[in-house]
Amino acid sequence: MMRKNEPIVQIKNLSKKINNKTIIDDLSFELFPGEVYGFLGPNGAGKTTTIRMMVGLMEATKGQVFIKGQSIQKDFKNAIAEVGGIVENPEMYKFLSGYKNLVHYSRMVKGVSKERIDQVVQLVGLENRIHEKVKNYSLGMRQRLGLAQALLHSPSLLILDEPTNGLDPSGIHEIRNYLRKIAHEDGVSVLVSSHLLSEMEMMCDRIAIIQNGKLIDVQTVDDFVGRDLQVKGRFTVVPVDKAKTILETAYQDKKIEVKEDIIALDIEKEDVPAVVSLLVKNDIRIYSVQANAMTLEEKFLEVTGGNQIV
Ligand SMILES: Nc1ncnc2c1ncn2[C@@H]1O[C@H](COP(=O)(O)OP(=O)(O)OP(=O)(O)O)[C@@H](O)[C@H]1O
Repeated sequence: MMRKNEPIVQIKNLSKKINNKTIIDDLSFELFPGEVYGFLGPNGAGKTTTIRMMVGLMEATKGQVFIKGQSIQKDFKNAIAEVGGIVENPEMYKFLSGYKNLVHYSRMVKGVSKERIDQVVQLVGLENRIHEKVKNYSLGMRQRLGLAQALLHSPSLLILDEPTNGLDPSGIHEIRNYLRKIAHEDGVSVLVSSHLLSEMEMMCDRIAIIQNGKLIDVQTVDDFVGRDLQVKGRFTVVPVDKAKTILETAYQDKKIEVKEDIIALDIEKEDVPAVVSLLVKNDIRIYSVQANAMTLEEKFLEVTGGNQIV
């Protein structure tokens, strides 16, 4: 049995140079069983390149990738046996049913039973449609079939590059739920890449931010957002100029923004009542108060210096 705190994936000082240009710069990170790990970064940051090196589709210039302790470079066969992935679009036979596609694929993989096929079909919620031809599937259903295929050999690690690309909101919602279920109930580690912040926030347990080939931050989503602590306080006030002066004096280290009659500042949630009473004491009329947790997007902009978000 694998101990809970033993990593499934260990990336050690991974680098990639192409034509003397450093594309991936000394990346190190770990993935643990049962977590959904998000690889977040703007277009061109190096997410796909890293994933391609992780699954042996591209050679690393330096560094190592271990899957369950086995090196992708030195012990490829054993290491890759632990990986399921949809890195490039999965090949499906459109004129066969979803089920026949899985049966066909299972013949190429060692030790996949009929029961396992039924199990993965159920896991991705395709049991009612699995005997229909793939050509009649929606994009979301095809994605789920791809997921079923990737899960057939019971991998310890599932890698999905931009898994929700092209899906509508309900498709995104479904995939997100399946991935969380696979990770949290079956203990699979899931690595997903995306440039969509809001999506990562809902899907992942931990997020690594990559920019220009470098890992600039890794945090749990809760810590990242500081869900319970940091809020964006928005106060609709009259007169707004006077309120601004008062708050600027009281909160000199905070960024204070004004838009029409709304004044906004990033503060601790616990400070909101103090701001309200300070304004009231100074005869400022307050028409509304909002204190929303900072979104990952706001946080991400803060961390990356606010550029290059798609
Ligand atoms: N074979 C290659 N030759 C030269 N440059 C490459 C090659 N592959 C990738 N790059 C460059 O490496 C950088 C990282 O690309 P990569 O596709 O890994 O980024 P990404 O984070 O996956 O972006 P996206 O969200 O657009 O998929 C880019 O600047 C890209 O142009």
